[in-house]
Amino acid sequence: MERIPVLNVENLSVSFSQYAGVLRKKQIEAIKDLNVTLYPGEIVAVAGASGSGKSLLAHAILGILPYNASMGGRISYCGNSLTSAQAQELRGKEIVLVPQSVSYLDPLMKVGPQIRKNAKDKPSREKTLEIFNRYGLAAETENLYPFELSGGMARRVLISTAVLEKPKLVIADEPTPGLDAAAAKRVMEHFREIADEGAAVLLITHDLELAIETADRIAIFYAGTTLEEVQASDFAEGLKLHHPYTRALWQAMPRNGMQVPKGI
Ligand SMILES: Nc1ncnc2c1ncn2[C@@H]1O[C@H](COP(=O)(O)OP(=O)(O)OP(=O)(O)O)[C@@H](O)[C@H]1O
Ligand code: NI
Repeated sequence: MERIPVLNVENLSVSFSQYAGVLRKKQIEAIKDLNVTLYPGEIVAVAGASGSGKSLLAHAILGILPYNASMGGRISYCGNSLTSAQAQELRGKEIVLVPQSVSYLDPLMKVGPQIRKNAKDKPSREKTLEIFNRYGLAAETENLYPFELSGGMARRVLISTAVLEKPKLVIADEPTPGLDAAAAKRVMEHFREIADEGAAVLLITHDLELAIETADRIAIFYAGTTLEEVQASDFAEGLKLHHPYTRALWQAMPRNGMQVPKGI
């Protein structure tokens, strides 16, 4: 039997029209010919420099690109093509986003109702407490407004919001800044559990160590496209890295002496 990917992104391109001068518009291609596939049970990390198009990929999948963006290529979800309307319909249910910025929390809504999407039933409340417990948040966090949270707490609330229900596809855009190593590890373990239950996780991160420890495969982004994709274990050992940029990333990791080659 052929395995059907949870997510298949083929030849994705995203470009922006911007004014160059007063009357002339020009197109800037932020993502071009990008491919990535996620099978059930897999965690795929996307690593790459700032501005390489990682968040745009997440937003393209979720159908929430900025108004001045146009998109080409194909995105399919569980074997069917995914339109932005469908993505928005599934968002928060089957497809969840852990956004990069904590500013995605609703500032006017207390944490508890926000996590439960206003559900008031007992099982939802119990689930909230369970997830708080898992992420080391006190039960009283329920009654706080986002402005009353520390950065690390807000980050944990964002993650809790995304994974409270059983999603099929988790897109986590830099989920760990502000978390200490133990908390980050707990989040990664949770992602692994979610994947073990059959979901797919797209983990966007700057942190290559974290990607190696957590992911099955690592896709390296550069200037809006995938330079190469390697098994996490091959990356850890510096094996099968073809592209000079990928090799440079590997060498720059603390475990490999942090040598940054000239010209990178
Ligand atoms: N609304 C927009 N209009 C024009 N260009 C944009 C817009 N949004 C993003 N871009 C450009 O697209 C490119 C990719 O941005 P993106 O946010 O995906 O990067 P990223 O890899 O997530 O970076 P970071 O690691 O800093 O989060 C950047 O060069 C950015 O300037
Ligand atoms: Ni980003």
